[in-house]
Amino acid sequence: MAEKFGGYQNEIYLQGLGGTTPAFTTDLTALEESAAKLLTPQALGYVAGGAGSGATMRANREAFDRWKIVPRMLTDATERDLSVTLFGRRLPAPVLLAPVGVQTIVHPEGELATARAAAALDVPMILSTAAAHTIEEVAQAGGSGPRWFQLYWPNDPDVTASILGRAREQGYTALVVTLDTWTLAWRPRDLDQAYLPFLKAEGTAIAMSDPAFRARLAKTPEEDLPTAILQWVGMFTGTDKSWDRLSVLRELWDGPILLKGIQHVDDARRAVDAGMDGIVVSNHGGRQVDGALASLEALPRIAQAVGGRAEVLFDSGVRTGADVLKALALGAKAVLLGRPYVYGLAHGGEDGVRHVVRSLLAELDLTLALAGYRTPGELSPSALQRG
Ligand SMILES: Cc1cc2nc3c(=O)[nH]c(=O)nc-3n(C[C@H](O)[C@H](O)[C@H](O)COP(=O)(O)O)c2cc1C
Ligand SMILES: CCCCC(=O)C(=O)O
Repeated sequence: MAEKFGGYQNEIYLQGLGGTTPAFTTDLTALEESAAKLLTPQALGYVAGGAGSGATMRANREAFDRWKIVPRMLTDATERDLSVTLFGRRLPAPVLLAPVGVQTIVHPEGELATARAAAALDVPMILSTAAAHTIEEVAQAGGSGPRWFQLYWPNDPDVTASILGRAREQGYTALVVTLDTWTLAWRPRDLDQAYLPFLKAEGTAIAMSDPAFRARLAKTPEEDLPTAILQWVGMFTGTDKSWDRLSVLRELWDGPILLKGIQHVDDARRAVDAGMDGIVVSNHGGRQVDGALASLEALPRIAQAVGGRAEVLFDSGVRTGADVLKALALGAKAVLLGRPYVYGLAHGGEDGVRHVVRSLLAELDLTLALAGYRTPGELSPSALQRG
């Protein structure tokens, strides 16, 4: 049965926002501003910041503003069904939670709260390799909810095999391999505060709990954490990876594999040629290449080039239901929500994440209806106009 996401609107009008959800805004574009009052300057700078001048981060939003929805009338969109099927599993809506590392910097329960919120809504959470909780802890918190795993690809095959084995064992179904962060960009907000959460224990929980990684250390993390952290960072940064080596991942992972960080149409084609099951069109929320193309501008060509041969997912700049509609119309099968749910987590832990995701899905549902569509599958570029 199709979930009635728009019902959250009535719930709020009848019960107010103070009921089961923490009382904060339903305007997801205003979340950063209110989260700024809750977070430490370091955590805020890390989450909200981008690479260099912030040009790509701004471009991501400007691109959404350039595309306009052209609503259709009298189409009978009273009954909507937002569900999509990805890799054989029906999702209630075309939205997943993007991999975001070190979530304990915004809320003590971090990824555990996010996992519970995601599971309650049946929305897949993509767990980051740089999480503050282990693969096993997050799986337990998420119960039977859908979960995917994001890999920062270690250059040690045994460690890679061990981490992926743990993820499979714990019921993570799809693997998202992030390619755009093999070294960290110049990030002035973090540099100015000399703050990088990965250089502390937070953000290395998965590595430090990994037997194959621990076997590589001269001293255990309990004896010498700083050295262990540096060894881990050195393991997943660097360029010994190549298109050819994707076959190694294929051998280690028997489920779907998606490459995240694809922006060039030729790379999208290469991903398909390499036998990948999907791609995430993403510029990492403008956190890596300053001056890069808006992710939304990369989407239509890529969707056209690979559509049908691999699943095309999208992220970077999604803030509203209308944004989701636009990305779907331009060829994405589903989108990843990033910073907004992290701000939800900051506001109210599990309830905060739930409120943000429910708000997004309600807004998507109502916007889809008012634009004249019943399902994501009915959308095409003709739903939009540039203006
Ligand atoms: C604080 C923060 C941490 C992130 N950590 C990861 C990560 O560990 N792995 C990853 O693939 N992407 C990571 N990302 C990128 C997101 O998955 C996603 O691509 C990005 O947030 C999309 O941009 P948006 O949040 O502006 O919509 C991170 C993003 C933020 C904001
Ligand atoms: C090595 C960086 C991991 C976290 C991340 O992806 C980000 O801060 O954007």
